[in-house]
Amino acid sequence: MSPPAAIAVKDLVKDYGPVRAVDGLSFAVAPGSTTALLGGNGAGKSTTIGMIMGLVLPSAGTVTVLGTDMVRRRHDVLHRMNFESPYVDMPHRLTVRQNLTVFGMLYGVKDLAGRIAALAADLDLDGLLDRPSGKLSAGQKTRVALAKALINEPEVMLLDEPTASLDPDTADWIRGHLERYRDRRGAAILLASHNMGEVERLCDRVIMLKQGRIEDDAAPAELVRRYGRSNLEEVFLDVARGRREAVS
Ligand SMILES: Nc1ncnc2c1ncn2[C@@H]1O[C@H](COP(=O)(O)OP(=O)(O)OP(=O)(O)O)[C@@H](O)[C@H]1O
Repeated sequence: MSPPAAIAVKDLVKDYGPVRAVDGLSFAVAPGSTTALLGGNGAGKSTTIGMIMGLVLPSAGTVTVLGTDMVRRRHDVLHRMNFESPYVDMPHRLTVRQNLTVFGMLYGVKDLAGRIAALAADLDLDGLLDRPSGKLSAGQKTRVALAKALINEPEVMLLDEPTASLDPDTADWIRGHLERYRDRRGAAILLASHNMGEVERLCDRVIMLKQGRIEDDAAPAELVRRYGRSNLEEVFLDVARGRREAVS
């Protein structure tokens, strides 16, 4: 029997009053794969990720993570997941080490000091561990946020713009790190991004969202071929502007 999908979303709908933010989404993400949710502002990416994390209640449809229903039984599986978003800040006065310790304790991480030391070595945080989290540069904060997202060695990672605010060299290094982590752990990664380079490099599949619906769903190279374009950015513009005359 094949293992259950890491993430499975079926007929998912979210209404905010009269606004239908997510309109009947169905997709599954396999363990060991990286999928991008791509779409313009307001396409429904954050709402979808919120429902997958069990933070936003669906109006209809189902979400399961590692075989567990996220509406009814999310506490059974939250410790096997994690997320990163540049929009979620850590307490500023706590040092990086203190923040990572708090999150590690929340997740019940064993040998937490050893885990923080390993992450610091991997993500080049040694010089930052005893500095207040609020005093870091945007790029340093992104690296710390990634350490937080990896603290419990999650099997499912939800990432919002994982390389936002990073210079190209550091962004490339973080992408490599995420790829190695995914392959070693067999983790499933779902990311929302506006950075097409990031998506092309990191993702084996792209789900293009528009007004809460799936416009297209394929590997980055396949989408580029399908739309007769030279890169994903041009495909994105085609989808956002409603040009759908795909090549085949
Ligand atoms: N809490 C809320 N209350 C009311 N409407 C909301 C709420 N959250 C999102 N929306 C609406 O739902 C739609 C989808 O928003 P969502 O934030 O999911 O899109 P997004 O693709 O993540 O956009 P962005 O790229 O701008 O972050 C938008 O029309 C938005 O205004």
